Amino acid sequence: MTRTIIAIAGASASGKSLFSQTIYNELVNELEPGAIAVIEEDAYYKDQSHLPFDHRTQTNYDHPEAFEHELMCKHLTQLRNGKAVEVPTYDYAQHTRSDKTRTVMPAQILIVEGILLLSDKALRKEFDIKVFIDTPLDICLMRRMQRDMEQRGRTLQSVVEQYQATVRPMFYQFIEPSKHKADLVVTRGGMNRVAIDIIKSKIKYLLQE
Ligand SMILES: Nc1ncnc2c1ncn2[C@@H]1O[C@H](COP(=O)(O)OP(=O)(O)O)[C@@H](O)[C@H]1O
Ligand SMILES: O=c1ccn([C@@H]2O[C@H](COP(=O)(O)O)[C@@H](O)[C@H]2O)c(=O)[nH]1
Repeated sequence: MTRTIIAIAGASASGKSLFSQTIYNELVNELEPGAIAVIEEDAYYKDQSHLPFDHRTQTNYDHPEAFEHELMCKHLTQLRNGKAVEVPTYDYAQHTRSDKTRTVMPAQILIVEGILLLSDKALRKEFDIKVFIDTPLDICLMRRMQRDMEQRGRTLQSVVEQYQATVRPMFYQFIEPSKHKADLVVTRGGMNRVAIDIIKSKIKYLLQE
């Protein structure tokens, strides 16, 4: 059986999750059970439970070193080879992994979304289709402020300080240059109906092959 792994990369709050989830939600009931699955790169942030909370707030979460990409690569290889994996789960409010894992079965179509997927050479090799969500950074910042305060237990001050210290500089160092590794660059992210339909059509075509 041929399996296809699709990477959806882009800045934080660019719309990667919305784009991925829209494709997943619109296809999941049309396809055979278990044909499609989604994995988030954020699940592979390193475990920091050994560090005091104050230290965890100082981590640069936008640098490749913050992730356990080796484990992610290993899981993607296992899924491609038809094996189920236990994906970690991440608690943004506590800045560390939670105790639980999530079992992901080897789907024929696997969508992977995250900020640094295309900047890592080893990870890039795992992807058959590479998409970059290209949203202006000021729009990402506005969305991130709202989302992080509502859903990730953050204050306005902490979002702004982190944005200046790491999020913005790491975007220009790692994420923006990785755009050129993409097969498709998508504007308007999760609201780009044409781009969503193109990926959906490609998925349906691959499943018919
Ligand atoms: N095109 C869009 N227009 C308006 N809001 C959007 C759009 N794309 C995403 N959002 C909203 O912005 C926030 C961040 O989007 P999300 O998909 O979680 O970003 P990412 O996964 O890239 O961090 C969410 O609240 C989401 O609903
Ligand atoms: O403990 C953490 C872990 C991550 N972050 C921030 O999350 C984004 C990546 O997630 P998106 O869903 O793509 O926005 C990254 O920019 C990190 O800065 C965090 O703040 N705290």
